[in-house]
Amino acid sequence: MDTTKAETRPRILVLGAGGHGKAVLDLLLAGGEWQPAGVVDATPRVASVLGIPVLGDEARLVPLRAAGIGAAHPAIGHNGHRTAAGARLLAAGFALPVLRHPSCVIGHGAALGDGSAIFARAVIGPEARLGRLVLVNTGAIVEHDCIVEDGAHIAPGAVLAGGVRVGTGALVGAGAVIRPGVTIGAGSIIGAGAAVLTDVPAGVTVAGVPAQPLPERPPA
Ligand SMILES: CC(=O)SCCNC(=O)CCNC(=O)[C@H](O)C(C)(C)COP(=O)(O)OP(=O)(O)OC[C@H]1O[C@@H](n2cnc3c(N)ncnc32)[C@H](O)[C@@H]1OP(=O)(O)O
Repeated sequence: MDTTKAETRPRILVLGAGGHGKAVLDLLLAGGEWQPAGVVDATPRVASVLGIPVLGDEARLVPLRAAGIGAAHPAIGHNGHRTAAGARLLAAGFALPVLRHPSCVIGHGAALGDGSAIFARAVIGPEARLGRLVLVNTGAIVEHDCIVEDGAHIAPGAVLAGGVRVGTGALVGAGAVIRPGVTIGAGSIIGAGAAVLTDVPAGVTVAGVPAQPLPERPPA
């Protein structure tokens, strides 16, 4: 990485010192627009992540904003928790920029919502539209004209073919493939490796090839 460039880039705070926080820091350390200033965690358990210091718990948010850090990112994999953390960062006065790994590809006319993160080798096709706080994880493909609504997560290696719509807070699991034009309902979970051929209603979990709802389990 060009360390001269690192000194001039604007600083960004990362909220979350877990596994997804590590992935976000790796994205930032690969270069690009933002310089990681530090990490804050709800319950800090480590002193640093990838060499970036953990500065304390969320009580530090307002002082760090006052100290001149203007941007932050909620680095939390769980969709609901990430959305809630994004709201806390906005309330503390931080901007939530889009994070792009230098190796990702963004197609012409694609629109990316605030706080979204596009990881290494992910591809966003032309005129795809992503809402706020969307994750397009390592090597995932969101093809042309897809719509991915707020807080959804397209996991590593998943493929949304052209014109797919993914609802708010849904998870498309690692390596899943969604047929062109299919709609995934809000809050639904697509199992790792699934092939989704037909629309999935809101709030259900499907898995397998072709994807089917998981059988109901008796209450524990
Ligand atoms: C960087 C990152 O890591 S990002 C993280 C991305 N996350 C993912 O990709 C995770 C996606 N999640 C999954 O695939 C999960 O297995 C889920 C959500 C589909 C199911 O999870 P759970 O509800 O905990 O189900 P559980 O593991 O108990 O399995 C229930 C049954 O479904 C089957 N099953 C679970 N997942 C799958 C799957 N992906 N494909 C096919 N069958 C599956 C199990 O074999 C089991 O079958 P059985 O009852 O005949 O034994």
